[in-house]
Amino acid sequence: MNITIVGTGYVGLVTGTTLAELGNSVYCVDIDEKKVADMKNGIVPIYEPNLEEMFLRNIQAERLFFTTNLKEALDKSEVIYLALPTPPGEDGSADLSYVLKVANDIGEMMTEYKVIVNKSTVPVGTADRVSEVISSKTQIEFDVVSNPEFLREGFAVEDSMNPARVVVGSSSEKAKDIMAQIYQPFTNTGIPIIFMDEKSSELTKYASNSFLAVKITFMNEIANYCEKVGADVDKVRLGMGSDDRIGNRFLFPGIGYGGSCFPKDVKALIKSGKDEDFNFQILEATENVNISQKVILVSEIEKYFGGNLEGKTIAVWGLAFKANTDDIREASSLDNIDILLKKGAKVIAYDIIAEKNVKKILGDKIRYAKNMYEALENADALFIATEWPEFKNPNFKMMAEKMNNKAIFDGRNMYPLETPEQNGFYYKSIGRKTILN
Ligand SMILES: NC(=O)C1=CN([C@@H]2O[C@H](COP(=O)(O)OP(=O)(O)OC[C@H]3O[C@@H](n4cnc5c(N)ncnc54)[C@H](O)[C@@H]3O)[C@@H](O)[C@H]2O)C=CC1
Ligand SMILES: O=C(O)[C@H]1O[C@H](OP(=O)(O)OP(=O)(O)OC[C@H]2O[C@@H](n3ccc(=O)[nH]c3=O)[C@H](O)[C@@H]2O)[C@H](O)[C@@H](O)[C@@H]1O
Repeated sequence: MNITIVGTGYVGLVTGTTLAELGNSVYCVDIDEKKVADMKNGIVPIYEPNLEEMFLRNIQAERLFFTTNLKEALDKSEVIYLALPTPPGEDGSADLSYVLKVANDIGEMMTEYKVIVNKSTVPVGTADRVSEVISSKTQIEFDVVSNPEFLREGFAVEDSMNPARVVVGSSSEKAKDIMAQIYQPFTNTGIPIIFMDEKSSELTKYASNSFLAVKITFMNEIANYCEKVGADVDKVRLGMGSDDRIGNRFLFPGIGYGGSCFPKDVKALIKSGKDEDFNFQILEATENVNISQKVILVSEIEKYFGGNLEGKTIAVWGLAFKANTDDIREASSLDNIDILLKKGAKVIAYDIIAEKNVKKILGDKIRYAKNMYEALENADALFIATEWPEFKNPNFKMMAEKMNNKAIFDGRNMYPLETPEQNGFYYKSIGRKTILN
């Protein structure tokens, strides 16, 4: 099938590449000229494991194309996916301006039947709004389908090629048949395609992300309580997670959830509720707990230094909002660095993948190390913000030699307590005993 993808960010580019890998001809459209020029030259504009190989293979096979010209792509395709940003507006609601603008353009440009598939995360009722915008511009028949995306950054290719499920919201038999045809390679391997109405599909996305955000936040509160009563959250997590009604995923406590989606989607669902005179009490609590959880360790660092961070050098390992991505949107590292700098500390950070994006925001307000050990030179404390695999089994002896003072504040519970203890480190993690060396 010939398919257009509008927006080539984490979702659009991965979806486009996956659909090309499944044999479709895919035309990716973006307004960012540099990005499109790069992609035409075989450069993947984002860091996403395993994407480059598939991307290059499909360009080579002439199934994956890039353009800034929506009309050109539209004319070649029966199905148009929207993978556009829906950032939070001032009041927390999802900003639909990108989606509605492209809907308007499609209405003006289309010359024959199209299926418009919305992959962006959008509030309930957006399929209707997109339909209204298009109908105001054309008499030609079309259908709008809700097809939310559930991929995780860092595993986007894996999740896209092998999703847990595909949700399709549509009231049109014709559009449903077309969607069933696109996803037939999945049906064949037993991946369920769940058809429903547009509104339920739109809400499924927000409900899923919010549920996961609640699950993480619940564990963060359990972790904080563990510290009060002398329990160990890692043990509690294992004890809970082995009950398959609970499941062992997304139970990892830490320095709060970040990223481009959980924070924005929780906010947007709260706001959508308010618009209907409905209070999502559990989500409001989740959001508040998460805001304080993100910076829970920085006050510990301050306490450790007797309330004065002036002139202290803090090494930060990891800047991305989680491992295996270059994405720093709503990353906890940034909240913590901001406070550290305000309190007069000096920061030297190491994250080879996300550094480029952080430099765009923080520039030379902090220093950047070339490797994890360089960051530790003369540091008064190490703060671990992202669980990159290379931090999992470091050389503690070398760390001790480099650091001015042996203290680790671990926002990701990277080490069994015995390791820093045996190596003579002060070690503060989340929901576990503090090692007081
Ligand atoms: N990032 C993720 O892991 C996931 C994101 N989502 C949702 O998918 C949507 C897209 O998210 P991302 O891919 O992260 O966004 P992104 O910000 O990485 O990419 C969006 C792309 O759209 C382009 N764009 C903006 N206006 C355009 C226009 N008029 N025409 C063509 N291109 C245009 C931008 O230049 C950019 O390349 C959002 O609604 C998000 O909530 C859903 C699941 C996962
Ligand atoms: O809508 C989206 O954009 C996506 O949002 C999340 O994916 P993502 O944000 O890429 O990353 P996650 O792996 O879900 O992690 C989100 C945040 O939660 C944190 N987290 C995750 C799991 C956990 O156990 N504990 C925890 O603190 C991570 O460190 C990270 O800051 C969802 O997992 C995807 O299904 C969804 O498609």
